[in-house]
Amino acid sequence: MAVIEAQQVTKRYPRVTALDGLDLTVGDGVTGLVGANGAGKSTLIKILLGLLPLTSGRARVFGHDVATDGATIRALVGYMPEHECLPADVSANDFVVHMGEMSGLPHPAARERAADVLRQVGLAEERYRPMGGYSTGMKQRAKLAQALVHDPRLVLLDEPTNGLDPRSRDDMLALVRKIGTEFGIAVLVTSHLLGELERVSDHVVVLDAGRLLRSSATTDYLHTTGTLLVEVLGGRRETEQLVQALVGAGVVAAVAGTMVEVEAADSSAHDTVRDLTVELGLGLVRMQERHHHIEDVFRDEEAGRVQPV
Ligand SMILES: Nc1ncnc2c1ncn2[C@@H]1O[C@H](COP(=O)(O)OP(=O)(O)OP(=O)(O)O)[C@@H](O)[C@H]1O
Repeated sequence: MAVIEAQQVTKRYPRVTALDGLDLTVGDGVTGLVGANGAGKSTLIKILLGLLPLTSGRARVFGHDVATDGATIRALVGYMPEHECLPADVSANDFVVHMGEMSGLPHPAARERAADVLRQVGLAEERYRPMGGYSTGMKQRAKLAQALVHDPRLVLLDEPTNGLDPRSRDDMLALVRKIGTEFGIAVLVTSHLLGELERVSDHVVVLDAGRLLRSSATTDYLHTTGTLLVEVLGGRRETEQLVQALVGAGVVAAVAGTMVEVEAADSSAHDTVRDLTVELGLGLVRMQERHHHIEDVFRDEEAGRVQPV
């Protein structure tokens, strides 16, 4: 059974259509939901939690209909909201225990789970301090802990890296990955930064103005391009020398900055590059396949060069 299934989901606010006929299937593992500000990510999350009514269409989470089974869904799903929502004068411990009890755990079990999840997110030592004094990174961790306290099967994480410095961002992304792999909880994580989701997601969904632009395994975005990038010792003269020799051997090649870009339909291009660098007495520094990054795909699609799925 799919974790999330959405069919023709449309959500209209009085002035704007936030989601427009969205079809989507999300499975286990970590799924990244990417889109610019206003693309409809938070709206989709609130619909999936049964907190916001759909205008039309249908969505199910673990087979439960969001329109009628919101409470059942929320018992199975953890939610980390985007915006600051923590009471300043309450400790992370008291807050997470309270959230556990709100989800139906008896007090002793809620206390035990709170201690576990706060340790898992790296807030073991600071958990008795009021959250008003926390850094942004600590607040994000406290929000994450409350999403995990009731042992959900799926967590919806809305922009968990928002406002974090590079180091805290890396730590948060590592935690997100760990939740999806070691803890075995399905994760839907949003971001407007494509690069960071590429690092932690098994699958990436791209939303653009409420429409599905693309939904693919992360590895599909990172497919090789049939282009080799070659670097040789020296400078411009050596690079041009290699390009000339390659073109002379019938290979399509061009200078690209400090590298040589070589069209490589099959593995024979590798051999030609290797043989020619030896022949010319050039030092081969590296030869690698060029990969697409999600940014490239997104740019291509924006430019209309790739048809949206
Ligand atoms: N309660 C609301 N009433 C009216 N319009 C809304 C409401 N909530 C969101 N919108 C609008 O719907 C569109 C999608 O918003 P949404 O918050 O879902 O996008 P998002 O991708 O999560 O972006 P962000 O990262 O900025 O939150 C935006 O144009 C937004 O202004």
